[in-house]
Amino acid sequence: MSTQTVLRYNGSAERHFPRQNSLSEKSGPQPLKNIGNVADFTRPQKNKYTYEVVEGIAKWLQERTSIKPKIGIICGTGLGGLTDEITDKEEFPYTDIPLFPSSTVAGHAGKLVFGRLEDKEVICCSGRFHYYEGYNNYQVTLSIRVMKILGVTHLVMSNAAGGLPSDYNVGDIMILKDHINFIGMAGGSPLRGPNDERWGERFISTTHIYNKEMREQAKKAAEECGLGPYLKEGVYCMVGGPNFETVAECRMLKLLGGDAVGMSTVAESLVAAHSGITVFAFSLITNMCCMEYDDQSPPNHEEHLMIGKQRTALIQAWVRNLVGKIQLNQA
Ligand SMILES: O=P(O)(O)O[C@@H]1C[C@H](O)[C@@H](CO)O1
Ligand code: HPA
Repeated sequence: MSTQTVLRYNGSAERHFPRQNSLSEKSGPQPLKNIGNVADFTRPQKNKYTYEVVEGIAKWLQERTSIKPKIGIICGTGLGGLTDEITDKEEFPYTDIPLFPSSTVAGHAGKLVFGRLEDKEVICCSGRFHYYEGYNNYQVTLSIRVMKILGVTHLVMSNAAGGLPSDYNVGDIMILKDHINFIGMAGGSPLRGPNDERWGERFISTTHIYNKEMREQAKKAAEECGLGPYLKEGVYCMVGGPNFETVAECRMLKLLGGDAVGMSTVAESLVAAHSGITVFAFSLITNMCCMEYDDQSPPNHEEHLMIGKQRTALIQAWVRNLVGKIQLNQA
C-alpha cells in the first residue's frame, strides 16, 4: 500500500467515523473519570502476598485444623481423585479461605484438603491456579508459600501434559527430571521482584530442582504398583497457554530437548525450591502433541479429563506408596 493510499483512507475514515471526545481537541492532559486508584496503574506491580499476609492465611487455617502437614500435594487436571486416598479429612473450599484465589478450570475442584496419607500428615490442593487464567505468579504460587509456613518440607505435584517424543503414549506418566521455563526465561519468573530473605535467597540454583532421591523412590513405587510399564522420566516445557501449541511450536519444543509440554507446575517448583522445600513432580501424558500438519487428533481439555479418570486408580496407589516411602528428615 502506498503512502498516498493510506492518507486517502484516513481521510475517508475520518468522514465516516468523526472523532468524538478526542483528547487532542482540548489542550493539556485530560482527566479520566471513575478509573479507581491511580497508583494501581502507575506503579510496578507489587506482591500483595507479603510474608505477613501469607502467615495470616496459614494461621487462619491452623486455627481450623489439627493436622500439621509435612507433605504437600498439588493435583493437576483431572487428578483431584488423589484426595480420595486421604483419611481424617478436613476440607476448605478456596472460596472460604481469606485472600485465596478461586479455581476457574474444569477438573480443578478448588479446595484445600488436610488429612492423613500412609499415616503421614498431608495437605492437598485439589485444583491449582494457572497463569493463563489471568492470575499473576504470586497468586499461582500462593499455596506453596502457605504450605511452607504450615511446615511442609516435601512437595508432590502432578499435571496433565502433551507428549513430544514418539516413544511416549497417551496414559504414560513422566517423572520430571528437569524443566524449560519459557515464561521464566522471558522474564516471568515467580521469583522476580523484591526478595524477602525469610523465604529464601535472591539467586538460587535450579540444577537439582527435582529431587533425585524422591525420583528414585517414585520409580521403585511404580514397580510395586504395576505402573512401571507406563513410567518415563523427562523434561517438562512450561508454556503460558491457554491455547495448545502449533505444529511448529511442538517441533521446536522437541528440538530443544523437551519431552512433555504443559501450562503449570514450574512456577510452583521454583517457589518451593526457593524456600527449601524438596520437590517431586510428574506429568500424566493426556495427548500426543501434533507434530504434522495432517494430524487429525488435536488436543482437547475434555480428553485430558477422561485420560485422568482412566489413570486415577493407578496414580492414586502410586502416590500413596511414594508418600509412604518419604523420610521426613530427608533433604
Ligand atoms: O493443571 P494442569 O497443568 O494439569 O493443567 C493442564 C494445562 C491446562 O490447564 C489443562 C489442559 O487440558 O491441563
Ligand atoms: O498438549 C498440551 N499442551 C499444553 N498443555 C497441555 N496440557 C495437557 N496437554 C497439553
